[in-house]
Amino acid sequence: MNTPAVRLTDLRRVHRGVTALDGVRLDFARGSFTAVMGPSGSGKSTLLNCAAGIDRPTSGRVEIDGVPLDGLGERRLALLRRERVGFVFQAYNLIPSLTAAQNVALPLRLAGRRPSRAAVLDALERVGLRERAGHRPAQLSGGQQQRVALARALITRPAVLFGDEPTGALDTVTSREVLTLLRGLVDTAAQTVVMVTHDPVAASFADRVVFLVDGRVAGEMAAPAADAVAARLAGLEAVPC
Ligand SMILES: Nc1ncnc2c1ncn2[C@@H]1O[C@H](COP(=O)(O)OP(=O)(O)OP(=O)(O)O)[C@@H](O)[C@H]1O
Repeated sequence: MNTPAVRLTDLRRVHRGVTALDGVRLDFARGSFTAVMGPSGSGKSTLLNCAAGIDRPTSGRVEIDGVPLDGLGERRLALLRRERVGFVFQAYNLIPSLTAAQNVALPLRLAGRRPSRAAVLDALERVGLRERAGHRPAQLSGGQQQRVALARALITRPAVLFGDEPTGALDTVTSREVLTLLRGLVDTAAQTVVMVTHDPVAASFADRVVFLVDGRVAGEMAAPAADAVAARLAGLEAVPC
């Protein structure tokens, strides 16, 4: 019962001679909201991609819901990624010709399932956009498009939702709306969320911040306040060249 949603053990990832992750051990508890921060190039995106099964680590282990990914072949890994992992990016990556409902239904269709209208509307309801089901992306604001992307990531009821700068393209007000929504998913639905961000205010919505430097965990902060996060980050970035 205490199995974390995601467990990373001694994770290393070398990209063509560049060590992006250098022995990361982290647990992401179920129903927790974690922000991952660090200077540019510290390995944040690599960590998220490895944890989500998008990228394979050079060594070490990723477990999602207790299932080790290293033992899975490509087909089973793709399946687990589709069913147990949600991912949102800075770019919403919605298909312009499809309605919000059709975009949300896509992951299940790709998995060979036929999603019920009720399941799609339920996912849109969870992001407050049920009444926009028939709208195409161009008819929606940036924040609404990101919420459709969230609904699409949540339709499979994933063990973990990863966000790589999910509010990076949004203005301050819209960004807070999306972060409040993520916080609500954690608090009311026990969704596990792991989000990379450069923004200390965004990080303050999380339960915990993990700081990366040079591919290693350089520290953590619980119940993070934006000012304290900004100060810690400034310290980490002030590395002599
Ligand atoms: N596909 C790749 N090929 C070669 N090097 C890579 C590749 N992906 C990442 N790297 C390198 O690995 C290191 C970590 O990159 P990563 O993108 O994970 O950092 P990041 O913290 O997300 O950076 P940013 O905040 O700038 O997005 C960097 O030195 C980067 O240049």
